[in-house]
Amino acid sequence: MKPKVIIYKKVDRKVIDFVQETCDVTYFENLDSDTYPEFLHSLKDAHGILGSLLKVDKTLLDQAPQLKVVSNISVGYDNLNLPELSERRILATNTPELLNETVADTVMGLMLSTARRIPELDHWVKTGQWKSNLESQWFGVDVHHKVLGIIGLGGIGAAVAQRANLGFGMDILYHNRSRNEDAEQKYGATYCSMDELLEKSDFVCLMTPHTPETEKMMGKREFEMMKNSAIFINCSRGKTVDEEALIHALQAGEIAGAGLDVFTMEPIEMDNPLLYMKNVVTTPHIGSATHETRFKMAMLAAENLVSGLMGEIPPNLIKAR
Ligand SMILES: NC(=O)C1=CN([C@@H]2O[C@H](COP(=O)(O)OP(=O)(O)OC[C@H]3O[C@@H](n4cnc5c(N)ncnc54)[C@H](O)[C@@H]3O)[C@@H](O)[C@H]2O)C=CC1
Ligand SMILES: O=C(O)C(=O)CO
Repeated sequence: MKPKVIIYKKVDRKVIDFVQETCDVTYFENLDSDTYPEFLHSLKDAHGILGSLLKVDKTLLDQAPQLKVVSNISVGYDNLNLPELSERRILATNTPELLNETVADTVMGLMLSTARRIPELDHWVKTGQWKSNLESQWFGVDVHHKVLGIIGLGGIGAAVAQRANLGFGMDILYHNRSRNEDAEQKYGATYCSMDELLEKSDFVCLMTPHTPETEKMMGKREFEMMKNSAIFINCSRGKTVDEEALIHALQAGEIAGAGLDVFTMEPIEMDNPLLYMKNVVTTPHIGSATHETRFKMAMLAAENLVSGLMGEIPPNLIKAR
C-alpha cells in the first residue's frame, strides 16, 4: 500500500505528480477555516506532510499517529517542535541554499526601496502630485558605498554581502555565531560584535533563524544603539525583533526607516502602526517568492518527503542541534 501524504500548500502540478508516483496524495491548495477540519481528518492516517509555516506542535502531532516525515517548503523551521518530532521518531526536512540568491535580491530590494523611498514616490506620481520639479523633501539617501551590517551571515547573508559589496561598493560588517572566512576574503566582510555593528552601520540587515536565542534579539537597546540615520531591514522572521521597540524607535526618530518582509503576526493586523509610517516599506513574507525559486523549493521538499518515506535519509534532514 502506498504511503499517505498531505500537501497543504499550493504547488505546481509537476510536484504533485512526482509525489503521486509513490504516494497517495490528499491536496489542499490552502489551509483556512473551511479546509482545516478536512485536513485534520486526513491527518489521522497521514504518513507525510508537505507545506510551509504550519505550526507542527504536540497538539497537531497527537492528531497524526502515523506520521513519519514532515517536509517544510522553507529553509526556516521555527514552525516545527523538533524535540517532540524526534521523540516520536518523525523526520523533519527543509529546503536550504537554493533560495539564497532570491532572498538576497529581496533584501536588496527592501534596502533600495526604503532608502530611495520608491513606494512613496510611486504613490506620489500615480496620484498626480508630480506638479513641479522634484523638491528636496522627496530625496532619499544613498545605498552605494555605505556600511552594511549583516546579523547572521549564513547562506542568505553571504549572498547579500556579495551583492552589496561587489555591486554597490558597500563595506560589510557582520556578526555571526562563527567567522565566515569565505565572505571575509571575497567581500571584505569584517567580523565584529553586535554592538559595534549596530553603532557603525548605515543599514542593519537581520538574517538569523528564529530560535530561543534570537527571539527579540533586536530590541530597545539595540535600536537605540543604531545611528539615527540608519535603516533596518528584516527578512528573517518577525519574532527575531521586538516589534514594539521597533515601532518606538521609528516614531522617536532613533532610526530613519525600516524595510520589513516579516512580522510578529502574519498576516499583519491592519491596526499595526508600521503600516502607517511613510519611512517603512513592507512586503508580505515574499523573500523567496519567485516562480522559479518556489518551484525548486517545492520539488526539493517533495524529494525530501519521498526519500524519507522510502526509508532513506532525506537529503535535507534537519538535525537536532
Ligand atoms: N523572508 C523570507 O521569505 C525568508 C526568510 N528566511 C529566514 O532566514 C533565515 C536564515 O536563512 P539562511 O541564511 O538560509 O540560514 P543559515 O543557517 O545559512 O544562516 C543563518 C546564520 O545565522 C547565524 N546565527 C544563528 N544564530 C545567531 C545568533 N544568535 N547570533 C548571530 N548569528 C546567528 C548562523 O551562524 C548562520 O550563519 C531562515 O532561518 C529563515 O528564518 C529564509 C528564507 C526566506
Ligand atoms: O524559506 C523560508 O524560511 C521562508 O520564510 C520562505 O521562503
